[in-house]
Amino acid sequence: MVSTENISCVLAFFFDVFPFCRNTGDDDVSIKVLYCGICHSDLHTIKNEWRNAIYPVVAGHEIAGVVTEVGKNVARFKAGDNVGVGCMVNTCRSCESCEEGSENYCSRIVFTYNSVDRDGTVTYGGYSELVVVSERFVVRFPDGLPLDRGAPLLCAGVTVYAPMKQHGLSEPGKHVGVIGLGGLGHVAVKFAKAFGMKVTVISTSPEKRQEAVERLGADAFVVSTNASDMKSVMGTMHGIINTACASTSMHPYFALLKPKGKMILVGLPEKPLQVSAFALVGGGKTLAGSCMGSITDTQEMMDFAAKHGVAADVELVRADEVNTAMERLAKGDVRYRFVIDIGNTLKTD
Ligand SMILES: NC(=O)C1=CN([C@@H]2O[C@H](COP(=O)(O)OP(=O)(O)OC[C@H]3O[C@@H](n4cnc5c(N)ncnc54)[C@H](OP(=O)(O)O)[C@@H]3O)[C@@H](O)[C@H]2O)C=CC1
Ligand SMILES: O=C/C=C/c1ccc(O)c(O)c1
Ligand SMILES: [Zn+2]
Ligand SMILES: [Zn+2]
Repeated sequence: MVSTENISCVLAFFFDVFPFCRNTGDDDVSIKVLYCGICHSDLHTIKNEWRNAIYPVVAGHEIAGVVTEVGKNVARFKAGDNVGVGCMVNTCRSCESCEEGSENYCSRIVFTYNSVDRDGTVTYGGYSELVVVSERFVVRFPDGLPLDRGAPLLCAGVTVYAPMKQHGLSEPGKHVGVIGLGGLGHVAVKFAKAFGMKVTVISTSPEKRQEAVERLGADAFVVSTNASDMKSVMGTMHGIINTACASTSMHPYFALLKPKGKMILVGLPEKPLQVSAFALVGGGKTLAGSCMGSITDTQEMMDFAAKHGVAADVELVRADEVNTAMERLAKGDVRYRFVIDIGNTLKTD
């Protein structure tokens, strides 16, 4: 349980006192933050569940805003453009992963917040009025994608879109399961339907059944603790995107995969998962992990979302409501992403 007292997250509104970002460098884009989504990773980090917090943490890596200034080498953006920033703001730019355009797997990746940049400074995220980011980690907001409902796509969206494309789980007619109907899970359902797939939600929350089917367009909904629900979809799925933020036994989930089916882990629970070798080996099944997406994946996903009308279902909150939002997120009480309305509520005069 998280309480307001023990959340060591700060909103960077005392900007004049503490320098949370650099001046605009030659390759940089300065961005006035308008909206920032609240990812469960923000909560894991500020509660130090991953044991890596560098306090004070300014979280936020689902950043949507408008360009205010660009450095002299910046060619792709100009003041006034609508842009987004996701989970990373720097990489080594020369390793094999960087060279092949998989910079999200660079071993020297610099995350948008709670990370040490190449110049030794700590990074601070989008719960802030302003961010300054190297041009190559900035994406364009396509026309028609609203900034508030588009912001969560910059982490949640690409984190599910990229592995679905990579693992052949974007082909019409295939059946994909989505474990966990939260921020990541609900956009996974939307992307899967946009790809023309059959989608089954696998949830711990029976009360989400109606909205999953009627509002989000899922073809089926099963409760993971209900044996007859689980039996009804056993052996039917080509793949599963596992977005659960807490640890469980994986055994019942593997049984839902067809032979040679793939379980893609994107959720990052604090505690280790329990996996039985027999559950994987017998059916020749694959257990894989996936981390965010590349910048190319992110721009492709944003453009796909605009074209197909995919956007997050959001609850907008004011900057001064962020602690309440965090407490509600910890309880699973959100449909389906909190987004902080930074532009209207975090003003300095
Ligand atoms: N790999 C990556 O690159 C990324 C990883 N993440 C990680 O993904 C996870 C999900 O993030 P996000 O979608 O923002 O989180 P949310 O809190 O919005 O959603 C997580 C969902 O997990 C389900 N869940 C909760 N407890 C359990 C449990 N004990 N067993 C099974 N399912 C459970 C719930 O869905 P339901 O009620 O339907 O069961 C819940 O809504 C987090 O761990 C986050 O850190 C996030 C972004 C990128
Ligand atoms: O919300 C996105 C978090 C991604 C992430 C992936 C891997 C890792 O080690 C992290 O600290 C964060
Ligand atoms: Zn995230
Ligand atoms: Zn690299």
